[in-house]
Amino acid sequence: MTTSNTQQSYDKTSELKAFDDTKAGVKGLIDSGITKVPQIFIHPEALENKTTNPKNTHFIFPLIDLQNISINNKEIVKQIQEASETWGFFQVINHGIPVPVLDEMLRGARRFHDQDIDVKKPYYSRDIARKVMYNCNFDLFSEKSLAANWRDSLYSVMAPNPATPEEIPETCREITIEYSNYVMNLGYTLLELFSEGLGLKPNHLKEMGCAEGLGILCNYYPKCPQPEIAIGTSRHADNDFFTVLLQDDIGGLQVLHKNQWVDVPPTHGALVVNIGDILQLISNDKYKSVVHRVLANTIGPRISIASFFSTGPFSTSRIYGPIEELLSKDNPPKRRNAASPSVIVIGGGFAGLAAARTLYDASFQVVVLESRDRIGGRVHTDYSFGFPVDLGASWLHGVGNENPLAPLIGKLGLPLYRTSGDNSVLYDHDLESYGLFDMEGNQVPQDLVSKTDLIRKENSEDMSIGCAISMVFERRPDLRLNGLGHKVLQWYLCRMEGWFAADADTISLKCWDQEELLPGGHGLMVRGYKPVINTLAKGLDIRLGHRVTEIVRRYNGVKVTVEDGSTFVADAAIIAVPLGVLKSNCIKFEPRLPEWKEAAIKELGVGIENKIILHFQDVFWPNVEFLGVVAESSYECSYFLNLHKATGHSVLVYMPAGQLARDIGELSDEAAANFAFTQLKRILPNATAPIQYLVSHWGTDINSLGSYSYDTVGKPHDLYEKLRIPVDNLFFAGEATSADYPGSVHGAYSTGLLAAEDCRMRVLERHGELDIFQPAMDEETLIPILISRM
Ligand SMILES: Cc1cc2nc3c(=O)[nH]c(=O)nc-3n(C[C@H](O)[C@H](O)[C@H](O)COP(=O)(O)OP(=O)(O)OC[C@H]3O[C@@H](n4cnc5c(N)ncnc54)[C@H](O)[C@@H]3O)c2cc1C
Ligand SMILES: O=C(O)CCC(=O)C(=O)O
Ligand SMILES: [Fe+2]
Repeated sequence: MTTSNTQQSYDKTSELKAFDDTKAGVKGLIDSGITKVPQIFIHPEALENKTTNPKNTHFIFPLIDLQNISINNKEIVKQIQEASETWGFFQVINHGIPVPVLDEMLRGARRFHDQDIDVKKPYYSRDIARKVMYNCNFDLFSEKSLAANWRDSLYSVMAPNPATPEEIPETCREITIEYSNYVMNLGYTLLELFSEGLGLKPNHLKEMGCAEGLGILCNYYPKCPQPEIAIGTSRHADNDFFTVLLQDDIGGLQVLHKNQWVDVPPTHGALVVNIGDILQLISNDKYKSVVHRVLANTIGPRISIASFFSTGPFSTSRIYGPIEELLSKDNPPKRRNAASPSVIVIGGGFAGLAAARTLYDASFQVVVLESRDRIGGRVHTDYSFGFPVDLGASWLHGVGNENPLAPLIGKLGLPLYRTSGDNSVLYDHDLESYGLFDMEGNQVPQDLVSKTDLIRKENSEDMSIGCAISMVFERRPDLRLNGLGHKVLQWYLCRMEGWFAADADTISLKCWDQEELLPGGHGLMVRGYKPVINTLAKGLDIRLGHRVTEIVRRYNGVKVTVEDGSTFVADAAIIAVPLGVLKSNCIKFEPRLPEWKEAAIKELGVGIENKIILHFQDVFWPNVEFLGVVAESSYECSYFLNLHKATGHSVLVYMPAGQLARDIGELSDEAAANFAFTQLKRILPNATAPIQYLVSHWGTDINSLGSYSYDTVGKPHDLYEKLRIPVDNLFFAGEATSADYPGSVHGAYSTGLLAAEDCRMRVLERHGELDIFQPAMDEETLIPILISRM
């Protein structure tokens, strides 16, 4: 996984940036007439050279003639094998690419770089998702690079998804396409020879995909006023299968052979071939990927064309191991794999952290990008009162071992308080039981609610639950209640609105009671959800303040861009941001998500519920779980959760939902707290004012843009599943992707586990490496959850 973040000192960074902003590269410096190499190019490796640059060595760089390859096959295979094992480098002649094509390729590259800066500027980029880009030092801002290299480059992806002809600069378009076709054919030939050299069938390496990706890099090394302090290309080995290099007659390329830098002699018409890291790895270190460099020179420009054969644009993160057939007791694997698979998790809420934890435990490289300066998302425990209170989720819905969170909560020994509908003013949290009473014991007529079921059966068209109740009244005016009965019904609707975070006239009749509830009732997390979140997050690489703005998916990798422009690359990404965020389109997908996915994002509802948490000096209210306020309409009804009963702290939590929550959201925190207090005074006129308050803003906070998802009228319930289904190497998690338990913490958590497993299977299956990466997870021991009653 790579990031383009930089930690360099301010001066160097700003100097680099100023240089980069010119987009004119090293050539721009030379054109401006500089006579000294700027500081950013003064390279420690060049300074070392003074003493360690033996020009004349007795080594003879291998030159292999590919003429009559079918007749001389054995001899050629032998030469290639020897060179690959000892030098990792060799030159080939009679390779099948006509010399005029080579010459024109060199001229084409030069034509591009020689152009006016204004023509080249549009190509200047480091966006690895681009198929064609020109820049000076692809790693200019990398912490690892000691100094900048004295060269400019133009890079074009030619396979597997090549740049379109229009994308390739006109000055070198035709020849780049022609040359790359020739090089690809030569690549196939070389792979046969490499395979045979390893004792494999001729098509073995090709079938492994070693020529799947081809990138062509046109290097331009301007003349350098002080070549003794700068370097053309600093020492490196190529991170690919192999490279075919075409160089002009200036020279400067050196290979580290037997600890000495040996010149690769420019030979007109010849091509240099070198083994890359991945071929070394899969050949179990038989072939060598050798370090090489290019010196800066007083003459120039020097042109070279490097053709990299790789797995495609994301070669570094793909996993390869030594070829089975090469292994034996005497030749065990030297290394297991190039790099463990990598994943970027976007969103550090329950879903994202569950996914990250699972993949981390399965030996993936994981980075979590979280936009806020805290983790947890819609789980947010605040400690400013001196004790924990949850501004987001606070219940565990389903207190029992069937709850996927049970092992974790049990292991942490966290106490829960089960809200169960004691003699509260208004009672049961569970909408499935209608045991809702007012102070006088009046009950919501069961009859009325069951009638809406009849309406549902009779009507194939969906409607809102609010509408269905009106229809019941039209048919059975006798059920229409007045006075307190009516108000209790409104309160019942108000509670339902809280459950769905939406108004009764937008909740789907078809779906409102279809949700599967886990057994065990509803337990309040007495010490808040934070300890659970912290446990999930332990040891993970979480980048706070990283708001993702773009997700690019390609054939075998993803690139994720964050607001400040830094980018992250991995095999796959898990998108665990809230539905509200996806709806707002503030994350750009490239290519766009498929239509069915976009439609699901659009159609599934996201509602609002907020909390206004009031901390009082003393407890002056009855010792019940909920204090309900009944009124003429559900909008005016409300309820307070009495945290004193569960936690012993003198706190009431007011929870408006739907339109009411939206309207309150317009108020200042102080006005919102006053509003809640006014509601309280309706039932407890002698209430004393709170000493502290907290107000949540889930609907307007750009990190959530809603509280949780719900079924809107007329929309199929399978939208949750559609939201979950992966798109290529993008996996989706979060409460809104849970068909079984939407809108809940345990729902979010399970989707995280599911996405992680899908991702693991896909990434590993793709590379046929399932046996290598087995998760290192130990069986969770089931520890029962502690239930307390205060
Ligand atoms: C007021 C309220 C009360 C609730 N009560 C309960 C309850 O009692 N019990 C229950 O089970 N559930 C409850 N829920 C629902 C529960 O909180 C959620 O279902 C669950 O927390 C969602 O987890 P998630 O991981 O899907 O999303 P989130 O927790 O929202 O995580 C998504 C993360 O993505 C981050 N993010 C957003 N945009 C970006 C971006 N561009 N780049 C990077 N990161 C980004 C966010 O900051 C966030 O951290 C409640 C929710 C609310 C709002
Ligand atoms: O320019 C050269 O001769 C070599 C360039 C090189 O090694 C590379 O780009 O990887
Ligand atoms: Fe190289």
